[in-house]
Amino acid sequence: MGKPYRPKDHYFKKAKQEGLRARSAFKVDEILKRYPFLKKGATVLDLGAAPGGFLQILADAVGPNGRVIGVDIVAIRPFSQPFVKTAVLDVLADDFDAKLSELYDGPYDAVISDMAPKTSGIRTTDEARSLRLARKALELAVTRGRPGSAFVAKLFMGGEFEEFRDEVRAGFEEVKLVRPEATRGASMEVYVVGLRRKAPSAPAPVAP
Ligand SMILES: C[S@@+](CC[C@H](N)C(=O)[O-])C[C@H]1O[C@@H](n2cnc3c(N)ncnc32)[C@H](O)[C@@H]1O
Repeated sequence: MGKPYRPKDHYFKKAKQEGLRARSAFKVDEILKRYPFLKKGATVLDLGAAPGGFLQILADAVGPNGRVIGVDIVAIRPFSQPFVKTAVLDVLADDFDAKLSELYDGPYDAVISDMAPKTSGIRTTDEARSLRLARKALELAVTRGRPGSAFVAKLFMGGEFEEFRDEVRAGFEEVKLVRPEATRGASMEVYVVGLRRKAPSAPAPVAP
């Protein structure tokens, strides 16, 4: 049986004690401990970053010579570190790519998404919305990630989950699934981790 949902659970209290903005900070912390793909000085994009729990961990991981860009449809309380930049943006908006480029044009060493749709309670609808957000994150990881970069996206299991994993496999050398300890018991969410983005293939030679 899954762990019961308790809003003021262990991780909630631990986050408060440690001055973290959200319990979800422990999820990215665990992912980075298992797959330490972020080095000091790296540049990382955090999608769905409010209130900023992931951003706190990512800022520590890359340090002051790095760069962390966080976006969300909800405003994020500003960070004191100048290398953490945030903006209110909807990743599904038509002008998102242009707005992101204004903020920082890349390339990134990692693209991370903890985005979650507003749930409707209708499972298939929620899975489809979650997949749409994860696909947009993957598109950004492929177009703006350096060769060798990493990708992390949260996704609700079910629906086209397998197809999505194959799409990540097409762009990354290795693909892992992580269900962090801090994930609530009944939650269907899982993080798909893509390691070492493949270099874009060279165009096929033109026949003489
Ligand atoms: C689970 S919360 C993220 C928590 C965050 N990682 C943290 O550690 O503080 C999911 C976030 O996804 C954001 N989100 C949902 N749809 C979005 C969209 N279209 N564009 C940007 N952010 C979105 C929500 O506003 C919400 O803040």
